[in-house]
Amino acid sequence: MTALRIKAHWQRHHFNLNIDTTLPASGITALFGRSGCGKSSLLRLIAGLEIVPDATVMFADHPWQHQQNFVPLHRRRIGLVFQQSGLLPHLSTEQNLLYGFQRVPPDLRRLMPADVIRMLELQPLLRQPLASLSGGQQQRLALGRALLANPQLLLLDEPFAALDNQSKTAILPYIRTLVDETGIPLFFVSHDSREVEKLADQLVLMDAGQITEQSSLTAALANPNNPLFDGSDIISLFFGVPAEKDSWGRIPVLSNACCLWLGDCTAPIPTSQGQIRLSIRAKDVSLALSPIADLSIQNQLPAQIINIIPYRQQFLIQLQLADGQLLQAEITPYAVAQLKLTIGLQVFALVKAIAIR
Ligand SMILES: Nc1ncnc2c1ncn2[C@@H]1O[C@H](COP(=O)(O)OP(=O)(O)OP(=O)(O)O)[C@@H](O)[C@H]1O
Repeated sequence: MTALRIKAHWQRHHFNLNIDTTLPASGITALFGRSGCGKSSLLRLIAGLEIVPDATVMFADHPWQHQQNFVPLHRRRIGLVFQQSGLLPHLSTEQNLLYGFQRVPPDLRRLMPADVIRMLELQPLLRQPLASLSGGQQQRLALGRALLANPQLLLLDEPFAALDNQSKTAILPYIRTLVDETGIPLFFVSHDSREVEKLADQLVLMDAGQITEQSSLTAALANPNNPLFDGSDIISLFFGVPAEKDSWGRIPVLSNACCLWLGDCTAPIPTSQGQIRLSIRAKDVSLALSPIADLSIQNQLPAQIINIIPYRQQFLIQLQLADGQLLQAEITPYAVAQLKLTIGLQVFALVKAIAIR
């Protein structure tokens, strides 16, 4: 697997960046942490926008920075999108989009302008002067420009911060598809845990200039104290392949022995192999000791309790579904005592179809 090796000890005024790590460069990796913890500095170091003395940055077997060797940004083949679009005001909208593409030798072009224009719905923008585009529209254009420059790595620094919810919802699935189809690894900085949950495969947590944790997103979500959950609900992700709607409009999402019924499936984020990821709040999962007839809740999934964690005033019950995936239920102490819940017990997890996002 391609890896990104980074070693840097850098003091800048009152800020210390201390990184010595190897990150898997595949799929989508989120850099997450408090404001000022160094996410952008790390991204800029990877890009070569910050010249940090004595740092090492290796992408696959390319030494981008090592000892006296320093490869400048334009030779690293990195697609960059920052909070500010960085578009060139003296060029037209279309010229901006094609800026990097025209410099890529034809045999190295992996994405064509028509693909990117369709993916990001840029066609209506191309007829407008650059100055008339909104901040969100400029970001979409900047993303298209980065993709067309044939990058081997995409680095996005809070790329969706300027987008309204509707535009964000429209773009996220395309980013997922694009990464899966092209295999270009993507790192993005985000403050938005929802965005991370929807998009990331791996999570890198930063605090005070250091990486405090790096793991798969699934592993990170199994820790209720993960900073991703600060101020928001505990969730689990369920990965499965959607099948045909039934005559009631319900959509089954299948994963080996498990089937989860959705009441609605408005904007699923596709993942590789036609999978979608579903988000289920722990608060929306109830437990029963046996299947219940005459119940409006349509999902009754057999599961085994693998962990019981005190969480705030409640308990977080971690369950293993028949296909091995983790599902979490937030339950009152009263219910835990009433049902005599213990690790190893077989239960049924009840999930309302309309509570699944
Ligand atoms: N040009 C600069 N000169 C001096 N210090 C800087 C400069 N840019 C950033 N810093 C400091 O470096 C630290 C890390 O900044 P950085 O932008 O990497 O954090 P961040 O986690 O990306 O923050 P945010 O989420 O708010 O964008 C901060 O304490 C910041 O004040």
